[in-house]
Amino acid sequence: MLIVKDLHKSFDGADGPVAVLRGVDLRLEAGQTMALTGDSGSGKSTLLHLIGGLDHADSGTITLDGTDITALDDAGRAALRRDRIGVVFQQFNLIPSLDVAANIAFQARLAGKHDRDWADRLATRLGLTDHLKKYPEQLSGGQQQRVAIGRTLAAKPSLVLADEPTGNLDEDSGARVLELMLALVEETGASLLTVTHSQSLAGHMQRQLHLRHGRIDG
Ligand SMILES: Nc1ncnc2c1ncn2[C@@H]1O[C@H](COP(=O)(O)OP(=O)(O)OP(=O)(O)O)[C@@H](O)[C@H]1O
Repeated sequence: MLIVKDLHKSFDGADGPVAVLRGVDLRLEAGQTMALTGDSGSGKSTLLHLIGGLDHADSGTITLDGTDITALDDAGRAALRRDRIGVVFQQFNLIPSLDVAANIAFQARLAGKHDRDWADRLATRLGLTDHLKKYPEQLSGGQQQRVAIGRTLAAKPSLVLADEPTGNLDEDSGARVLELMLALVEETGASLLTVTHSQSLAGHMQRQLHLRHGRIDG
């Protein structure tokens, strides 16, 4: 379970600090899916980065399955990202020098959790079995994002964070990627928090939260 309490984050602006998050509270149960929407610049990606341990909060707490992420040092946050959190970005962020099979196995290998059967099953479910020896540049955008989802889920994270996961894809391809991601997240029992501008994507999540003026607004 993910619990965020009274989270604050400011950035230095030209005229002094700019408060982006001003007391964010949220709770995501194990296995739940949630969309985070909000205007451009409202702080959605900032919140996702803090939850993913990619940046420090100014104050407040973020607890994932009992571990307070805000209390961890850099090494602790890196270990948490490796072992328990999976991130899917808009730009698929695959490793260009590795083929599809190695990209899928990458994070699981780092986490010491590589499971050949699970990786094979994921590749089948994601329609990638004919592409395992290809390199990212030889794939379409939708295929690349399916590899990125495979890489994330191969490591069996308890929390998947997605930042506009279908933002670079056309409607059909985006819908297929979303459907597969939701099915596989459900199968693994992970929680999913997705940042999106798309109402249609948000509508597929069990819960929807809106970020406004630095706080959660419904
Ligand atoms: N590293 C940084 N340094 C300074 N300001 C930052 C930094 N990261 C984000 N900001 C500022 O914080 C605010 C929120 O940015 P963020 O990217 O979280 O918004 P967002 O809701 O994800 O926007 P979008 O929907 O356009 O992606 C913006 O005003 C942005 O300029």
